[in-house]
Amino acid sequence: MSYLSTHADRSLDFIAIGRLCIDLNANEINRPMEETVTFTKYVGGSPANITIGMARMGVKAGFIGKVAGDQMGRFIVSYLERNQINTDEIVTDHTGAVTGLAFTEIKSPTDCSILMYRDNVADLLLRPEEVSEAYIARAKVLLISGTALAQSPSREAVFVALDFAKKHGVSIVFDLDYRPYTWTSKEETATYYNLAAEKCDIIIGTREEFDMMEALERRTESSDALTAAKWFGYSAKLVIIKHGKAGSIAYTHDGLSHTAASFPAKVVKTFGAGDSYAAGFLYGLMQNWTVEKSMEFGSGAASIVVSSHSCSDAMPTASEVESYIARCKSEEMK
Ligand SMILES: Nc1ncnc2c1ncn2[C@@H]1O[C@H](COP(=O)(O)OP(=O)(O)O)[C@@H](O)[C@H]1O
Ligand SMILES: O=C(O)C[C@@H](O)[C@H](O)C(=O)COP(=O)(O)O
Repeated sequence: MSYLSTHADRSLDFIAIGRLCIDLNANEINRPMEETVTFTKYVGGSPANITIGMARMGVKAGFIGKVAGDQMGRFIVSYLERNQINTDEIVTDHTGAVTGLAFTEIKSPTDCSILMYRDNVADLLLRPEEVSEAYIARAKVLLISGTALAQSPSREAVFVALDFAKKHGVSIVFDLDYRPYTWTSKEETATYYNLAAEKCDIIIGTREEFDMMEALERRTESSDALTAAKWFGYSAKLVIIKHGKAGSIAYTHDGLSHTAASFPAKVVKTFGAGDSYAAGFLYGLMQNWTVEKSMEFGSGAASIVVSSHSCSDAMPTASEVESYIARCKSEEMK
C-alpha cells in the first residue's frame, strides 16, 4: 500500500507551503533566556525545517512561501538553495513586513521554550494569487502546516493550494504545528484546522494538537483511536499521533495501528523533534517502506536533532539516520 502518490512524471517529490523564519537558539544554555547573551541564527519554521530535512535525505523538494525583503529573507532563500531546495515560488515581500523570529530558551534538556516574534511577518502575507497551480501540479506531495492558517491572506493561500493539490492528484500531508501565540481563539483555530484536515491524506500531530482540534466537539471520551477514526471519515489514509519521548502511534484506514518507540538521545533541546520526525517518516513512505519502518526512521532522525543545538542545520542525511539506528540497535543487544 502506497500512502503517497507515486506519479513518476513529477519533477518534484515534495513541496511545502508556509512559514520561513529564523531560529535564534541561545548559546548560553541551561539557564533562563534573561541570562542569555548570545544566540546562533538558523533557518527555522516547521515547514521549512521539514523541507530541509527531506532535501538532506535526497528528496527533490520545493517551497511556496513569502520572505521579508531584507537580509533575513535573503539569508533564508540562499540557505534553501544551498540545500538543493527549489525556491522558484518563494515570493519577496516589499511592504516592510519582517521575518518571524523564534528565540529558543534552553533551561535544561527537558525544559525548553520558544519565544516567538510573529507581528507583521512576511510568511502570513502570502496571497492566494501567489500560489502557482502549475508548481503544485509538478509535485507528488504537498505539506501544509497549521500556523499558515492563522491569518489572511496566508489562510486563503493554503486552501487554494489544497484545491490545486486535490485537482492534480498530489498527496496532502498536514503537519498540525499548533503555535498558540499566532491565534486569537481556540474556536477559530479548531474551525480552520478541521476544515483543512478534511482534505488531507496524512495528518501528523501531537496529542495536544489533536485535543485542540476536538475542543469544539465536547467529546465525552478521547483516545488516539477515536481521533484517528474521525479522519478516516474524510480523506485521511494515515493519522500519526506523536507522544514525545514516549514515541508515536499511527493508525491506517484499514483499521490497523502501528507504534514506534523513541531512540536514546543525549538531549540538548526538545525542539526539532517533530519536524525531523516528519521528515524521516515521510522520506520512509516515499521509499515505499512500511509504516512501522518509516516511523522508526522518523524517530531516529528526531533523536539526532534533539541531541543537537539547531533544528534545520542538524537535519541528518538518510545514511546518518540509518547508521544511528543501527548503532542504537547494536548497543541494545549488548
Ligand atoms: N526526548 C526525546 N528523545 C528521543 N526522541 C524524542 C524525544 N522527544 C521526542 N522524540 C521523538 O520525536 C517524535 C516527535 O516528538 P514530539 O515531541 O512528540 O513532537 P513535537 O516536537 O512536534 O512536539 C517522538 O515521537 C519521538 O520519536
Ligand atoms: O516552527 C517554528 O517557527 C520554530 C522552529 O523553527 C523551531 O525549530 C521549532 O520549534 C521546531 O520545533 P518542533 O515543532 O518541536 O520540531
